[in-house]
Amino acid sequence: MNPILSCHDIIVDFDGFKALQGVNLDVHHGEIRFLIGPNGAGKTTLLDVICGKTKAADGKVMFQGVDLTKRREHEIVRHGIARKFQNPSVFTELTVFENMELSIKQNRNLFSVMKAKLTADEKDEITAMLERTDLLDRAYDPAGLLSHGQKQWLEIGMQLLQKPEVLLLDEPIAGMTGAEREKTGLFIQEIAEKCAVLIVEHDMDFVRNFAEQVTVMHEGKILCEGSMEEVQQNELVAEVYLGREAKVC
Ligand SMILES: Nc1ncnc2c1ncn2[C@@H]1O[C@H](COP(=O)(O)OP(=O)(O)OP(=O)(O)O)[C@@H](O)[C@H]1O
Repeated sequence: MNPILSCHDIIVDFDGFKALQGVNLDVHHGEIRFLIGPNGAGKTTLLDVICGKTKAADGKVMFQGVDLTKRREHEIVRHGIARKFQNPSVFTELTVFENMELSIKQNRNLFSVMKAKLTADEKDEITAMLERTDLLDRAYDPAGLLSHGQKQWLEIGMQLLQKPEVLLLDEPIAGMTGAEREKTGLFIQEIAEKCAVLIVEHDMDFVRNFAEQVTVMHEGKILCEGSMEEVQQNELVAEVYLGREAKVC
């Protein structure tokens, strides 16, 4: 099966410091792919390049025949790549429903955003998303009153309303309770039925429970790829994690 997203020889240069040094990564439709590695390995920088936040000095990110490195952030979103950053950035004064409404209206042009009301189909879509994110009973509460985990689910729901083909998540379970982590993992599995999910994560229990494929990064390069069991047995991986805060075992 051809990959839906392919990074080819990505180099990122921050004033002479090469944060990415020729990264190659393929992500397939319906895949849950975890990116792990010690602090500073380049994981977030790779997500930043894919979504257009950071420009690569060299290399290509190919998605459905389009080189995303030539596109701006908002164009990349329109092509079908959604990015959820680490901290929730919902509009806390607006209700949960209104947050979702804003997200669904981003699919329209500016004139219709200002003029039009939600269509019946759009209302149904929001209601379905409120159910998927388990926020139906909070629909008319200000988003600021939600728990941290619920804010994260709201924001993921808002991204999904854009109907992405690839969802990028940066440490989605940071700050969540154990129950919220489990629920998030199950939600990600459900999302992956229709959309590839690429996740930067440090929590090895979570990776072990929900990873299909794991890519290990170190010092701006891909160190190895495989199932969690395979990467755990890799000596190089054990070496780069040795003596560091996060252990892959
Ligand atoms: N805008 C920037 N300017 C200069 N250096 C940067 C910039 N952004 C990131 N870096 C550096 O690039 C390297 C990779 O950073 P990145 O955040 O991608 O790592 P990471 O693997 O996501 O780490 P962590 O797990 O700690 O979040 C780090 O050494 C970081 O200090």
